[in-house]
Amino acid sequence: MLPPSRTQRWWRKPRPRPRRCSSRPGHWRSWWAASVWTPPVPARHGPYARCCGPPFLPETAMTSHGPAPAIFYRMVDEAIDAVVIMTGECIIRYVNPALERLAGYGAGELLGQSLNGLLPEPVARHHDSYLRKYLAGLDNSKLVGQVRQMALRHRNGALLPVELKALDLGASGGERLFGAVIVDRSGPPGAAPVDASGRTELRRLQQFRSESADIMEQIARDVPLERTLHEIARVVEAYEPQFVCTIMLMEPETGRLRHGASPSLADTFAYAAQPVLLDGVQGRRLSQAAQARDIAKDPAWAGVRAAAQAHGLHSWWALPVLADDRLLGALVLHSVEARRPPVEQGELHRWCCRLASVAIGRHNATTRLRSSEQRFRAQASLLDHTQDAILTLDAHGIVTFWNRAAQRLFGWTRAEALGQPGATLLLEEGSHLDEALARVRVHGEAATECRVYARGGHLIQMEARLSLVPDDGELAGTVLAAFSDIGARKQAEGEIHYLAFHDQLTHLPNRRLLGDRLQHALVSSQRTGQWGAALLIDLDNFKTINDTLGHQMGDVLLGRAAERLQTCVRASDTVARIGGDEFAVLLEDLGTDQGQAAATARQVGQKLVEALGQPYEFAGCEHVSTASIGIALFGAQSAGAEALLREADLSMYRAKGEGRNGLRFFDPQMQVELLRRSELQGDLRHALRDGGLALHFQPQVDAAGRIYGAEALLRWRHPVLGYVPPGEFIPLAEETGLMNELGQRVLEMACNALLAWERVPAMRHLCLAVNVSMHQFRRVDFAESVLQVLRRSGADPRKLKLEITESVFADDLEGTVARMMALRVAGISFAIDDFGTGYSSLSYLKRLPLDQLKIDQSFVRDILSDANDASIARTIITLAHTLGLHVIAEGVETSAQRDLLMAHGCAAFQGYYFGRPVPDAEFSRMLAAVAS
Ligand SMILES: Nc1nc2c(ncn2[C@@H]2O[C@H](COP(=O)(O)O[C@H]3[C@@H](O)[C@H](n4cnc5c(=O)[nH]c(N)nc54)O[C@@H]3COP(=O)(O)O)[C@@H](O)[C@H]2O)c(=O)[nH]1
Repeated sequence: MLPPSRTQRWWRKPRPRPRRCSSRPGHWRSWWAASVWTPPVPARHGPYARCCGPPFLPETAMTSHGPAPAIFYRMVDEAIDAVVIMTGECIIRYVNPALERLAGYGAGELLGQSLNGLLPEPVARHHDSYLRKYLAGLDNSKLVGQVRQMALRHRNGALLPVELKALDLGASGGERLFGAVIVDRSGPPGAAPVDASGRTELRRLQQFRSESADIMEQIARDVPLERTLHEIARVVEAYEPQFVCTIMLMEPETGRLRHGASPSLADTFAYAAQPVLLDGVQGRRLSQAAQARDIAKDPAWAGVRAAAQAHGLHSWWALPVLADDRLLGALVLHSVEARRPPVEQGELHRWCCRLASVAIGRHNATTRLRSSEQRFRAQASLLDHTQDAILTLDAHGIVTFWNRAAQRLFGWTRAEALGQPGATLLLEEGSHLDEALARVRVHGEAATECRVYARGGHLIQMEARLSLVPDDGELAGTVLAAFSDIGARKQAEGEIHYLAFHDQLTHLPNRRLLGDRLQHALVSSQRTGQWGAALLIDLDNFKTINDTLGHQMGDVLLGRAAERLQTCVRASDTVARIGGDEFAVLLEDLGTDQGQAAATARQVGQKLVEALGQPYEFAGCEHVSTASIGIALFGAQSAGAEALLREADLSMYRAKGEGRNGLRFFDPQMQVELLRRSELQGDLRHALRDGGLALHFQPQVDAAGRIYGAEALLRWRHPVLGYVPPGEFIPLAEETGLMNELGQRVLEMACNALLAWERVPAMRHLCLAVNVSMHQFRRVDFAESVLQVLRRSGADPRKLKLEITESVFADDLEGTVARMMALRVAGISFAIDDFGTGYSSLSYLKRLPLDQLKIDQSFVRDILSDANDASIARTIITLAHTLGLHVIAEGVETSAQRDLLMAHGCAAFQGYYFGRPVPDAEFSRMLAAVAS
């Protein structure tokens, strides 16, 4: 700055008179010339370069307002606070005497100079850029109309805390002008920056207290942390104008300091300097300031020295902001000069550190609270999406959380549930949940299945999983409970259990459940000495009803039989369906006396026989189906459940063998029989393997008595027992799954016989009928297996006739037709065996590729004496003719039978009258004899 000249000094005296000044030659403007001298400035400063005095009061204003300009002029000149007017480029156009006093410069030294010369470097730079932005219309928040706390550089280098309010004075004389009123905040108006007098100190103290109180209020109001820190830094700067204050914040996640606030310093510097500052304050106490007197020389600052110097900083001094020895941040003072730390203000700095600590601490706590609230809300919203009802109960059992699923399942809304005792809301049947709640408080976890009453009063089947929240301050004693609605699962489990243990048709317990109950009954009997009984019931002629009327009607009969059985026993007794037409009844607690128990069992058995023997009425007719019952008693010494059922089974077969429609108790002799059957099964296997089976051939003759064919009948000569009738071993083979193998063996032997007969002239015309059991025929590979046997043997398929019974197509007509067609195409013919005893439906017969009906021998036996049988035989013969089928009568034992059948139109016969079944050699001799 230039030293004031004499003229300048003149101008510095207040002379409130208007002067005419020329802004440029030839152009006059009227100005109120102020007592301010404007030194010559370069032409770039425009038309006001030589202008003097306050330009804000034009001449016209004086005309319209009379003496006002002079008053204002005087007021400004006499004002306590400093006033400066400058251009948009910060060039000072006017300063009042107060500003001269404040800055320590004369007006002459200031006019035409940049105001920035009076500001600390970083502030000056920002001030410049704010002004530029403002002029460009980009920003008006930081400059104009705001009271700003800042520092003013005194001539002696000291930075004085001031308050500055800038005003946009608008355009005047073609130039945009700004004014600023600057209030000295360093002490009493006009006082020196540092005044050691008690009064000044008192005033500063009062001022500081008031500002601290304001800051505390800000903290309490949760004003954003940055604003509070800014305010603290501003206060520090106000009291330490020679320093620029920065407050740094500790980032717990990264362990780094970040910029918090710096009213007079760009935040970029704080970022650059953070490692050095952190090194400085880390591990220090509040009473231990870190410092660098001269950044230029301090090696620690080597990395950021350039940045510090660019910001005009030469020394720094920092205090840690602590909370319980935890570093929350740092309060840093930078000086534009290399200087000693500001020891005089130690108490103020520490106080500001404490304020910062409170502000940061509160902010952190609030942030933590918010984020935990957010987390809780997020978790709660997640929990709202679960299907499980989730709730928490505090240490007193009061509901403190209740998710949406709880609302849905239990029916109580969240608002209704919260604050209520959980036990009141979750009223349960039984005390499982109560017990689980007691357990969880001891063991930390518990789970139970329980039935809880929902709001509507209905019970919900729940699985509850409880866990005690780990001791976590507020949540100590809280129980987290998750309830899953297991009603559907329980129902499914129940259904599966029901299906597994019950018969679908009659809904009675099945064989598995009967086994279970029998097992329990045996154990209980051992314990109590009470006798019990197992009754096995088989419906005698059910198969006939089933075959005749079809399965649907068969099912109806089974259902009715089941109902009748249940009405005959106590509710505590078990009635089970254990097979097609087999039922069982388990009687328990029949007393400790065996004789008495047997009498009761017989009584019940008799009742069952009578009940089941009553006619059934359905499908518009009466049907009779008697029952055979086997009874096995059990007591403390009895064998296991399986053995007991075998005994009852055996007795039942004995009852059947004894004429059916009755009951039979098990006796040990039956056991011998059982053993025999089991041994026989094993022997049959051996016979099949070792070639112990042979075919016998029974002739089939035409009306003229000529043998045109034969039926192959299987024979088994047991090495010990001798001849075993097929009526005994064939059912045995069916029971043990041997029938298919047996049937294949018969087919092989039959084809071999046919092939052998081919070579004998008297026999080559013969066809051979082979019996096929239902089990054998129903196999999917049956047709292929027959064709294979034929191919292997080389026999003529046209000579082979398969005899099937009506039962094979009762179940699966389509499959039967397909199988028969496949074989028919190969030349094989079919006869229906035992015709008239099964399910004879005309519509079925029409669809089957049949050749022959075989009248069952039961109709032939009494054909001469029983008009009914004669009529049936006649009808079958007529039916065969109608359908274009051959017909053969079996069991013909007399010529009279033959004659009558022949009279009705039957032209083929089989029976003892023509010849018994004989071995192959004998059959050949028979043929040779007839031929000769
Ligand atoms: N699946 C197979 N079943 C077979 C086979 N071999 C026989 N059987 C079936 O066993 C049942 C009993 O047969 P069987 O004891 O051989 O009795 C047959 C004849 O001996 C007997 N018959 C023949 N004529 C008369 C007679 O005039 N009077 C009289 N009381 N009985 C006579 O009839 C049986 C033939 O019956 P069918 O087969 O219905 O023509 C029997 O059901 C056989 O089918 C076999 O290899 N496979």
